[in-house]
Amino acid sequence: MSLLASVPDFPEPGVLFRDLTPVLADAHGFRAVIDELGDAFAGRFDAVAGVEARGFMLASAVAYRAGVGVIAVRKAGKLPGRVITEHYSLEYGEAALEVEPDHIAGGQRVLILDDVLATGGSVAATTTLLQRAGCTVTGAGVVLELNGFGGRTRLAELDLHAIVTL
Ligand SMILES: O=P(O)(O)OC[C@H]1O[C@H](OP(=O)(O)OP(=O)(O)O)[C@H](O)[C@@H]1O
Ligand SMILES: Nc1ncnc2[nH]cnc12
Repeated sequence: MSLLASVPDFPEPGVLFRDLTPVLADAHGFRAVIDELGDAFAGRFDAVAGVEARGFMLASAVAYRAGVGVIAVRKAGKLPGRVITEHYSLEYGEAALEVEPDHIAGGQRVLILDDVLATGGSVAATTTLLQRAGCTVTGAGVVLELNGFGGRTRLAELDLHAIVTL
């Protein structure tokens, strides 16, 4: 994890922001995380959902590798069609995520991917959105799990795979 960037006081004072951008920008690092996340859930998903923003990169690559489609779970206000919304809180504030259920095939087994897990709010909101859209959530994969924010406990019902825990 020497490629992990840690940025103090971002996005607000007191937060040590863990930025995985250098991992994704490194050819070997990117391949390694995509392979591990894909292998951890191999054969158990029909689509991959990525949480905006870095989750998009992970979901796209894992979906392409597995030969399945990708679902973009977007921050509120970005999608043009009929949306469903889940509000949640995270380490540094409140947010909302949305999907367009009319563009998601019900009955799919969906793998959720994101870069970082902290409180689990983003993954929990995504799980609820996908279930509301008629999907079954296979589990969630993250590159980095931050201990101490209760995410794993909150997501106890979910098959959760973290490549690195800090
Ligand atoms: O487990 P949680 O407490 O929900 O935190 C994890 C989320 O926080 C970060 O996203 P952020 O909302 O900062 O957006 P970004 O990806 O656009 O930086 C990170 O990328 C995860 O999506
Ligand atoms: N410290 C942190 N670094 C990166 N993403 C986060 N999401 C919530 N807390 C975070």
